[in-house]
Amino acid sequence: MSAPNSHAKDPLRVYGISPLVGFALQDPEEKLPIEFHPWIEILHDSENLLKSKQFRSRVDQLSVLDYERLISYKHQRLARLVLCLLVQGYVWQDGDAGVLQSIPKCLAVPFHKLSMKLGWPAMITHADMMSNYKKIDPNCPLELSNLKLIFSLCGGKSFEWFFLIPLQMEINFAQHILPHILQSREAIVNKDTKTLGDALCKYSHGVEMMTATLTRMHEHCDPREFYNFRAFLAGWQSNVFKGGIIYEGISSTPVKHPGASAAQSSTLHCCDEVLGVKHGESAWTFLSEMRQYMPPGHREFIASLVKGPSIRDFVISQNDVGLAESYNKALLSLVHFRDYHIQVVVRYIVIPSHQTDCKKSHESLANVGTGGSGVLPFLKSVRDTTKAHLLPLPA
Ligand code: HEM
Repeated sequence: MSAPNSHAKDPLRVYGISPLVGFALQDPEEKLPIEFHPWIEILHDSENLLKSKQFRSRVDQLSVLDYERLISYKHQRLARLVLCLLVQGYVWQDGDAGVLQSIPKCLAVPFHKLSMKLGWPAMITHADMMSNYKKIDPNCPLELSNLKLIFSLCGGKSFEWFFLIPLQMEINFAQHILPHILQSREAIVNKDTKTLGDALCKYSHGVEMMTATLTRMHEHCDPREFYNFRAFLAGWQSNVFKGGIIYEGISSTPVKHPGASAAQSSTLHCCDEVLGVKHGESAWTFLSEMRQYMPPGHREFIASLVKGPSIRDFVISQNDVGLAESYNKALLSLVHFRDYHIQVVVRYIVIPSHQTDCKKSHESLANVGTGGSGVLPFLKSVRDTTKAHLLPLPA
């Protein structure tokens, strides 16, 4: 299914992108019709149910609910979010040792069928987590201090903050990068180097804002707590699964999916494509797989950037020092983001993985990201390839 509410005159709406929150879902629905309350009741008590190891038994009491009654796009998105969280809690309740090889019919059938309608796999993804928010005060602005999660699978401030920071970064992208991406493409068509140079400088400012938001992760997300709850975001690719997981009632063949990762955020994919950054083969294999876990409209928008006029080629063709400097500034803002992001990964994954008091019940995740990548070599290669795109300044 393509993005909802297509409108040919609005270049963003066609792709299901919001000028306010970008690739996050604008004004997500918070409530499902009453017949879906058995799902919601489990999520409202999820923190206790996981601690007491009763999450699974509660899910096992569910029947297959009539997902076809969910007609509106936002209800379907909310149901997808609810099902993602129920599935993650169900599969990972007992860590690696107690992992299950199949998802029960009561979750698998509605999850799979709704995902088919919406157009991306029945698996928890970054986009789902970007539909899990509401304003604390509806009359106050949409900003970090006024946001909270609709559902918190594991409970606690760290879990909430871990998802609110990327949400604020989506907002930064929508308001401070996206308009300049659109403007820069138009500038190329008009061969307007002045506007392009300005747009590239504003783009770099926007990326710096995203990085500044990322530096706030440590304010309320504790690395040890993160290390313990990240297992609930994992997928079905590690060797604790016998070739993947079975979606009961859909197929008896196991399916493999990566877990939720911000590598699935369309923001950085756009930032790369706009500057013509091409990653090495192995990084690209991973990143292109991550695109399969984005809503279809977002994937299409990224593809439109690839097909559109190349900023990099245009800048090279102009032989203009000022323009090349603006391009390099934009590129360096991405390198800076990736440098800082590596520090975050060291702090939140590498160091806790060596601490004895961090949970050892999810060893399958010890050296990999939730998206399944081999963490540091991958992230360094992506950063270094970005840097390698710096242009020599014309004489
Ligand atoms: C505690 C916070 C974070 C941790 C521990 C973390 C960890 C990781 C890891 C392990 C990867 C490798 C891919 C995988 O297997 O999942 C990754 C990739 C990535 N992450 Fe994060 N991440 C964090 C926050 C964020 C945030 C808030 C963003 C914002 C969009 C982000 C953006 C990315 C991107 C774009 C990639 C793909 C590599 C790239 O393009 O540079 N991460 N992250």
